[in-house]
Amino acid sequence: MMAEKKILVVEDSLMVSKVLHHLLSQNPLFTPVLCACYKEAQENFTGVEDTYFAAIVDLNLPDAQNGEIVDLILASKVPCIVLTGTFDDSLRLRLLNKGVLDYVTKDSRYSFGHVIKVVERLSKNQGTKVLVADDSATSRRFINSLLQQYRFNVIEVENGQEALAKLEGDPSIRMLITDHNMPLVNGYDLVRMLRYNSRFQDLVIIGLSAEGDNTLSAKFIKAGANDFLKKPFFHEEFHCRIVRSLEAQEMLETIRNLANVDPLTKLKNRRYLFEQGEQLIRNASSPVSLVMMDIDHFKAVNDTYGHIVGDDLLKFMGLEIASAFPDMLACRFGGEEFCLMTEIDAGELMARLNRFLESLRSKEFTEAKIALTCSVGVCVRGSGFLEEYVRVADANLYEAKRQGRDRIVSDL
Ligand SMILES: Nc1nc2c(ncn2[C@@H]2O[C@H](COP(=O)(O)OP(=O)(O)OP(=O)(O)O)[C@@H](O)[C@H]2O)c(=O)[nH]1
Repeated sequence: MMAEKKILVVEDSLMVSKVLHHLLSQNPLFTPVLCACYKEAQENFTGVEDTYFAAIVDLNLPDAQNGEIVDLILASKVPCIVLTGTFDDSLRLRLLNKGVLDYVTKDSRYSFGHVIKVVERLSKNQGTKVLVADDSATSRRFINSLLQQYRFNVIEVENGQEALAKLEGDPSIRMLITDHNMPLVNGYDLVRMLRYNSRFQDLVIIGLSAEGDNTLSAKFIKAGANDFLKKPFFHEEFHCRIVRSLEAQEMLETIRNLANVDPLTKLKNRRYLFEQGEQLIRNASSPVSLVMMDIDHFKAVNDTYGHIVGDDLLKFMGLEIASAFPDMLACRFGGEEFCLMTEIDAGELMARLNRFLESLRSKEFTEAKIALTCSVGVCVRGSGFLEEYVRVADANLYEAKRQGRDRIVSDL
C-alpha cells in the first residue's frame, strides 16, 4: 500500500476549505487536514511537521492576519503553497523569495485546480530521480536545495564522466541537470554522448549555461538537451522549465504507451509485436520461438453471455498470460488470439505451455464461472523473418483446432 500524504489546509473560509477538501480527496494518496485558524494549525502541525507532505495556506486568518502562518510552515521543510484573496506583486515576490512554492490568488475557480496540480506535481516529483552534474559544490548545493524544495529525489556528481557512470548504473534516473564547464567530460559533450545512445532517449536533459555565454544554450539544444537555463536564474523559472520538460516527456511516454498497449488486456498489441519482433529475432543470442494461442469456442461465450462477459474473459486471459509468461514478449494479436515470443529452450517452452493449458482447465473465469480452454500453435524453427514465424505458428494453431482443440501443435 502506498503511504498516505497528509496535506495541511489552513483556511478560514468554509467554502474554500470544503472545495479544497473535495478536490484533494479525489486523489486516494492525499489526506487533507483542515484548520480554520493559526492556533489550530499550530496545534496540528508543531512537533509532527515531518508527517506532512505539503501545506496550502491562506495569508489572512482570524488570529494571524499578516501571513504569520507562512513562517510557521517555512520553519519546517514542508512545501508551502499560498492561496490568497489578495493579489500583491511585491508580496508575491517576497514570499517566493522566502521559499513559498507558489502564490495563487482565489480569483477564479481555476485557482483551486491549479493548487491541486501543484500538490500532485510534488507527489510525482517525490518518485523522480534527478542527477545534478556540476563541478562547483556551491552551485550543486543551490540546485539541490531547489530540487529538494520541490521534493525531487536528488543525486549529485562533479563531472561528466561521473554523470555517465551514474546514468549507466541507474536506469531509473529521469532527469539530468548539467553545467557545461566541468573537468574530464564537459556538459555539451556529455549531452552528445547520451543522445547518441538510444538507452538515454527518454532522459530529460536541462543544460545550465554561465552568464555571458550566449552560444552555449543553442549548442546544448542542438546536441539534444530538452531545455537550458542561464545562470543566475529565479527559482520559479527553474521549476517551471524543468516541470514543463518533464511533463512533455511524460506525455510522449503516454502516447507511446497508448500506441503499443492493448487497452482491454493491457498486454502489448500487434503493432508492437511487428515493430519489436524482428529486432528481437535479430538480437537474440539463442533461437527464438513464436507461440499463437487462441481461446476455444469464444464466439459461444459472446453468444451465451454477451460481449461484456466476453470482454471480461479476454481480460482474465491477459492476466493469466502475463503472470505465466512474465519473461516473454506477450501480446494480444487480435480478437481472442494471443502471441508469445521467447528465446527460452524449446523443450522448456513446451513444458511451460503444457502447464499453462493444464492450469486453465482447472479454473473458472468471470462472474459467469466460465470454463475455458485454448489451442496453441508453436513455431520453433523460424527462418529468421517474423512473418514466417507467424505463418508457421498460425498453421499449427489451425491444426490444433482441427485435431479437437485444447492442445499444442508445434514444428519441434
Ligand atoms: N467480447 C469480445 N469479443 C470479441 C472481441 N474480439 C473478437 N471477438 C469475438 O471473438 C469471436 C471469435 O470467433 P471465432 O473466430 O468464430 O472463433 P471461436 O468461436 O473462438 O472458435 P474456435 O476458434 O474455432 O475455437 C467472434 O465472435 C468475435 O466477435 C472482443 O474484443 N471482445
